[in-house]
Amino acid sequence: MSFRLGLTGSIGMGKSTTADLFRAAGCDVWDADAAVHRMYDVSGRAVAPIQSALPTAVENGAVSRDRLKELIGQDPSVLKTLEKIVHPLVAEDRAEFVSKSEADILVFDIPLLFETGGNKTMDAVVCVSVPAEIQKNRVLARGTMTEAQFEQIRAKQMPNEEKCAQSDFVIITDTLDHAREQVEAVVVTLRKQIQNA
Ligand SMILES: CC(C)(COP(=O)(O)OP(=O)(O)OC[C@H]1O[C@@H](n2cnc3c(N)ncnc32)[C@H](O)[C@@H]1O)[C@@H](O)C(=O)NCCC(=O)NCCS
Ligand SMILES: Nc1ncnc2c1ncn2[C@@H]1O[C@H](COP(=O)(O)OP(=O)(O)OP(=O)(O)O)[C@@H](O)[C@H]1O
Repeated sequence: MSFRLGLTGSIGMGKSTTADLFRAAGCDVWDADAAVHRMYDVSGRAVAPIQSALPTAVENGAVSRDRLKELIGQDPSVLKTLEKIVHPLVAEDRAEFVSKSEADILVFDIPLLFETGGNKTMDAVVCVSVPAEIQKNRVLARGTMTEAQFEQIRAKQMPNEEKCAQSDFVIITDTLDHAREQVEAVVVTLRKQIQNA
């Protein structure tokens, strides 16, 4: 059975970028946000249930993220409604990935790993981190969220320090080269552990 490595961190801390580095090191990667993108797209699994619960969120056969963000801004409980629909579908997608993967290390990029208790299903957890100011600047530089939307999401997440304290490894995502070095060191450590098991 493959080693299951959880990869988490708060919004904009560098999960996707770090996941690419694990991929380059020969790990298979599953990305929870990417799974959500697939299921919001035309013919995706979440379109029909979201259409029933939040009819105005579906436009041209796909779930509109802009519309969702507006609805969440007007009523924060909309995020709970969404999570009830989306999270079971995300779990199905993940099970399909596990059944098809063959690498020695499977990396699960999951923003809400600790918040949903998913850390208990992992053999080890990596948390990515940078100072809060850099995190905020990076997210706002993407131009996909207002500062208020960013703060609303961040407030819902477990604080960064707690996530890091509960993780087996912390990767500082200040530069790409530094992150790559840390990823390679984690992979070497895990491969030694796997061989000695
Ligand atoms: C709120 C939405 C519309 C924002 O879309 P947008 O394209 O702007 O951002 P994106 O999806 O890339 O998310 C950015 C980050 O926000 C954070 N985030 C997203 N959803 C949540 C949530 N329910 N609770 C806390 N943080 C969240 C994560 O850190 C994520 O990486 C979208 O994230 C969404 O539909 N969320 C509900 C589904 C969900 O819970 N996804 C989380 C992974 S399973
Ligand atoms: N090691 C790094 N060095 C420099 N910049 C980085 C590094 N890691 C990430 N970044 C930058 O930070 C921003 C956020 O990174 P990324 O999209 O990987 O974060 P994320 O945690 O997956 O975000 P989200 O939670 O919103 O999905 C991007 O602009 C990315 O280029």
